[in-house]
Amino acid sequence: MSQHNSLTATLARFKIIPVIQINNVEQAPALAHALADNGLAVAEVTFRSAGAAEAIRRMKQARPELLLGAGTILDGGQAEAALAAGAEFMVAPGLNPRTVTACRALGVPFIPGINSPSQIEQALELELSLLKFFPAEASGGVGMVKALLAPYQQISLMPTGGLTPDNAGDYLALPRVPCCGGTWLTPTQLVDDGDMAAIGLRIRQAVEKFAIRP
Ligand SMILES: O=C(O)C(=O)C[C@H](O)[C@H](O)COP(=O)(O)O
Repeated sequence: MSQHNSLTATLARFKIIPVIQINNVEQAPALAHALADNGLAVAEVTFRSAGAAEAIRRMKQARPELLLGAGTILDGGQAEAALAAGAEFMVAPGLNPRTVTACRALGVPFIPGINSPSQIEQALELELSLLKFFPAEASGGVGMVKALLAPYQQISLMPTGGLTPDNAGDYLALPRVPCCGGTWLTPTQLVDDGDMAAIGLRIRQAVEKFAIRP
């Protein structure tokens, strides 16, 4: 689990992982600058859009210091494309053992989504220790995270889904919640509009509120 341990420590420094859907790859460099210039040099770029791999490539080219993950990774082919583009970790909404195997073969850390004790035990069986708790708010929120962490001392959870500036702090206050994810810093509409001023403001507010000093 050592690959997971070092990724967990790295993500813990950022606390908030912006989840971004990039529909127009032309926006990618400006988005990279908005993240890095405003103090949050990390993102999960979701494979919900066709240009996701190209967007990762362009973001990394614009700001090599960015730590980029790829989200909504549903199979090994997507993981391979994301890795080739420069993604350093993979995230999925659920736990697909075939994707776990594919990512392991590629040597890239994978954070699968879970929202139940049985899924956590499947993840433990596959020697995964950093898991995405998704969809966080709809699955029971902070109370559910506490309940799930209690019997499973080996795991850390990254809550994602329904998080806001108002509830993210409640999750981050829990032990073994190194970070959380969400689209609120980079909503798709603002990304599509290329409104980097609004995105930059949201990022600065989060950096300030959650005292992010990576
Ligand atoms: O695409 C994936 O891999 C996902 O698992 C879904 C996203 O992480 C959530 O859709 C973010 O949720 P919101 O912050 O509530 O918008």
